[in-house]
Amino acid sequence: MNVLEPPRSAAPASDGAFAAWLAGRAGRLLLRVRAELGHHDPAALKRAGDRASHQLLRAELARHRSADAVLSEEDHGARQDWTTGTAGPSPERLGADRVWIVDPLDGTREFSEPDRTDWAVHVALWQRNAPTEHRLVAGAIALPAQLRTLGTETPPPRPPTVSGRTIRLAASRSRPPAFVTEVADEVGAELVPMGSAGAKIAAVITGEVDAYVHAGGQYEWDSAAPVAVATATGLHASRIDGSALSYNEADPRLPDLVVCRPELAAPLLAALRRHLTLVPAPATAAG
Ligand SMILES: Nc1ncnc2c1ncn2[C@@H]1O[C@H](COP(=O)(O)O)[C@@H](OP(=O)(O)O)[C@H]1O
Ligand SMILES: [Mg+2]
Repeated sequence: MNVLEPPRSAAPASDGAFAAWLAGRAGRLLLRVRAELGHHDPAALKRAGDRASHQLLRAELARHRSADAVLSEEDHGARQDWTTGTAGPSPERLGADRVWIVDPLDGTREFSEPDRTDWAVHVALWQRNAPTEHRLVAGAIALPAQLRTLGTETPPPRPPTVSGRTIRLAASRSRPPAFVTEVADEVGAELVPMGSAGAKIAAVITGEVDAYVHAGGQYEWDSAAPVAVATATGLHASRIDGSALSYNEADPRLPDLVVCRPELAAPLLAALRRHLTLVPAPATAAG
């Protein structure tokens, strides 16, 4: 053994490698929780998985990145909208320069169902001075039941351009957007129902599907890490109206997004615009 090598469990120094290391560790813990508890009580399994992964992520972030703030789905009050100023003191993350945005278990429903592999652990780093609009500078998606982790440290190559075959469009298997069938028809795509935002975006990154569309509700932790990896791979990621995804906002809701191969962005966004429910503009005062 090379004595200069760090022990296998040592946390990596670079943020990208650390994100992958951390997501992988939480993923292995989730596999153990699933194996130990089994699937006879899905609600208990979901609770145990969420809690175990959250505690591991929080503890390791406190140990190895103690100066940084954290936003985790499982934090008390994480869903709180702080824009109104009526909710008490605003969270530390809003003034921080570096914020880890984590989803300890994305695709909780699928985690609790036997034999499903579409669930994930998300670890992303948001940095105030980052040059991109989303400001995500590192991230990893662990897919423990698929035995793989995708990360920004070594982003996978972009899969070959779609040609001569039907486009595959992933959408939530349990909460697909109302308009997704029409949009798929319009761009000539076949719908692929799947759980977990991370698993769906990972499938776009690896080329198993060509696009993922979601609308109707989600939070920053559902997409931060997958979007970090997708954009590091050269894929398109935006809101469904084409505007930029923005993270570490006072209101953590980020209800819709599209992630796709770059050549599909224009036709998909055009079809999405046609199907967006238009909110009537407020009436202007007469005179
Ligand atoms: N309408 C909605 N409102 C809030 N969260 C939603 C949502 N639709 C999907 N999500 C969240 O997005 C993630 C992926 O969903 P889906 O599997 O349906 O594609 C899930 O995260 P969690 O499993 O972390 O809760 C799910 O809770
Ligand atoms: Mg989630």
